[in-house]
Amino acid sequence: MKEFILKANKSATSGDINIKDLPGSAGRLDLVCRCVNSSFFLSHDLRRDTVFYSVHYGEPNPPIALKFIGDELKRLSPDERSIALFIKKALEKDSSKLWKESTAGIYTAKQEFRDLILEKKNENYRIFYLHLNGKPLEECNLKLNDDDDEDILFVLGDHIGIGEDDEKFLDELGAERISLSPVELHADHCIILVHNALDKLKNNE
Ligand SMILES: C[S@@+](CC[C@H](N)C(=O)[O-])C[C@H]1O[C@@H](n2cnc3c(N)ncnc32)[C@H](O)[C@@H]1O
Repeated sequence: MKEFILKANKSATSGDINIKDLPGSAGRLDLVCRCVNSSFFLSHDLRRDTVFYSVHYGEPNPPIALKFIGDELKRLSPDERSIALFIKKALEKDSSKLWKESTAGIYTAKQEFRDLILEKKNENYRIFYLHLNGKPLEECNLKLNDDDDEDILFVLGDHIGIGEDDEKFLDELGAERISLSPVELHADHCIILVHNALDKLKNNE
């Protein structure tokens, strides 16, 4: 399984969202929507082998985690507005520690960024932190055989990043830092580059 987790420092944590103001009052929800697009959308298809999480720390009820499961998504289209409407619906649900499905393949829970990462570590996922200064993904000896893919989690930040404390947490957990470019990129573009690198590695197996 290929999974991404985004720390969305300012993104809204209730369904009381103005869809016409995703970057402002919704706390950069435009960025979350673009990451959903990059995680899943191919030309006329979806990446069914991908899971995307965003953990929101904006007002009024942080944290709220969203989970999108590629294999279960239905009726989602690639434009930001459509994705934002699905997110709004998910955020309207009462949240508890347990994942609750809002619409097909989209779940919410009251979960912390670090706890989700710890859960993946305990499930033996290999954890990568996307960072300007890291080693290239191509040098990480990934196992990408069709019948036995390695479980991988990619952690990334929004426009603010993940912050020093969470970086330290990832270092202590043994997360590997990988760089995708010598220049700083948008989070959604990083997801596209990761998919592209993995697609190429897989085709060269
Ligand atoms: C717009 S950048 C964040 C910039 C923010 N000022 C910071 O200091 O982290 C969004 C996220 O994309 C990822 N990222 C950006 N450029 C990258 C690169 N060249 N290689 C790998 N990941 C990158 C990082 O995870 C980063 O947190």
